[in-house]
Amino acid sequence: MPLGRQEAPERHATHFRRHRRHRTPAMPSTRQLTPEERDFFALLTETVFANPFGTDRDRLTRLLGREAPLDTVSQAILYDRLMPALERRLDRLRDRGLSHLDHFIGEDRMLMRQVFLFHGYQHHYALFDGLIAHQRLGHGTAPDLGWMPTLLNALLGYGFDPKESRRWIALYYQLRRAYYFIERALVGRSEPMRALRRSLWNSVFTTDLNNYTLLLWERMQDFSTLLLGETGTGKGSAAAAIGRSGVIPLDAQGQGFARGIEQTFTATNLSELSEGLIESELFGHRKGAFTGAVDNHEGLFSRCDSYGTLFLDEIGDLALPVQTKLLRVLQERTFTPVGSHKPLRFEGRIVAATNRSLEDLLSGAGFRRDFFYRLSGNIIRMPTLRERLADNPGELEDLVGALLGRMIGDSADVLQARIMESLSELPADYPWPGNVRELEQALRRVILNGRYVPDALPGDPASEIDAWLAAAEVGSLDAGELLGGYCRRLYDRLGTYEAVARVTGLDRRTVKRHIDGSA
Ligand SMILES: Nc1ncnc2c1ncn2[C@@H]1O[C@H](COP(=O)(O)OP(=O)(O)OP(=O)(O)O)[C@@H](O)[C@H]1O
Repeated sequence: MPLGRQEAPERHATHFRRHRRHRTPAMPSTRQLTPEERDFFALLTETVFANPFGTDRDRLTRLLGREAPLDTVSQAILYDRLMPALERRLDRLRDRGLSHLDHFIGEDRMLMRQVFLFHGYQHHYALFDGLIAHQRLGHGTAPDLGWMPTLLNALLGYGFDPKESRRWIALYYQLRRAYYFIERALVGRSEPMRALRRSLWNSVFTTDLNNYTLLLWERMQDFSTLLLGETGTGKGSAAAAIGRSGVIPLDAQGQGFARGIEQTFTATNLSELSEGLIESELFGHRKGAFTGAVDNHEGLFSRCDSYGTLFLDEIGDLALPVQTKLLRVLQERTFTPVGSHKPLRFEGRIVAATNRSLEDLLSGAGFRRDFFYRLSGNIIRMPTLRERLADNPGELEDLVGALLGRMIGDSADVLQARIMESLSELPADYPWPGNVRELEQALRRVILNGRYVPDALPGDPASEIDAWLAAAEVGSLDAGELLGGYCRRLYDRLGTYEAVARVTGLDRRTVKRHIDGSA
């Protein structure tokens, strides 16, 4: 549902005129959909209400008939291809006097609600894209939302009541933001990236968009997410995608939205906050609470409202007393500023991240298990760059293009070929231990020095592998070290113990023992 191509504004106007003619239905009709229409609409709504990054293309294939979807064609284009078939059927319904929700009863009415919702969405999403672009470019001026009343009338024209219509407008806006931040801000078309997008989408809309709109709409605050992944895999970008895709209702006057996109996401890196100040930064303090507390200070938790998400990065390094306090926020949704006795309510949503592995996080006494379980309702693993490139080597060029575009704008093309040529000098299975952040640095170095020579940092998979290869070559490894190094190398490339077990013919537990013992 959230994907689609830009379109001309005239299309909106024609569409509104058509629908206004039917705003007040004469009488509920018993004339209903034909079996063919019912099948088509049912398949259509199943398709467009599904996760747009899902793998199920069968429904689309059936809907599009001969124009079967190709893997390379984005869902956006497929949805646009659906439109003529949908318009044809809606025209036929209109000719039979069926153009308003009140013309339908029972299940047909439920179905037509979704059809009209999708139809309205396809006709208007470009307006929301314009609004998002306006805010992302930081114009600093209020966006022109003169189209809002027209859109509201269009929804009223389908038969949605005013309250519902305002909700759907907020949903359209939310879907477009989710599409923008999940699809466009994260580059990559490999399967691991598609899987990541599916998970991010579900973190925002759950697995059932219909249920979400009916039940969970404004109740997602209690669904915390824990992002796990190596450094530079994009945990910050993934957290921002979730945070900026939350619901934002229309403001009280119905003229605009209650919050700007930038107000919805706050990030903090916990490892950068000094131990003495961390509680005050998170929960705030009262004047006089400690030496230097000359004024009341509002912490991050009170600044994040019910439409906001607070991103707590590097949660794995948090001191135990602060974990205890955070656990209370997660469980009771209350916190107390330093020096105060009055608990305050936290209304927002939490996304946390760590680059420590789960095994490492939970192996010592440094991380409270109850805190982990409260956070872990939704765990998302960020794919490493080497997993992504193992699946789709073309992703390197996509990323280089996108990162260069960010660095130097439109003229990126000129440099791209030279940079790709230089990166091709790296070993084919270079493990990119610093992931996308390392790739960013690699681009800078190629621009400055003409080539990229990775730094061998202790603990990096790259330097470990080099040392292991050298030791194997001079014959100084025993069987355990040899197998451990081999399993680890495979693990870095394949990403799971199961996959390593398949390749080596060992059982999973033995593989895990070799990998963990060989680090
Ligand atoms: N899929 C991606 N597409 C485009 N840019 C990306 C992607 N993944 C990461 N980046 C970029 O790489 C850089 C590092 O990403 P980010 O800071 O989100 O990583 P991280 O996992 O949070 O790292 P750390 O654990 O070190 O904080 C950022 O500039 C980000 O925009």
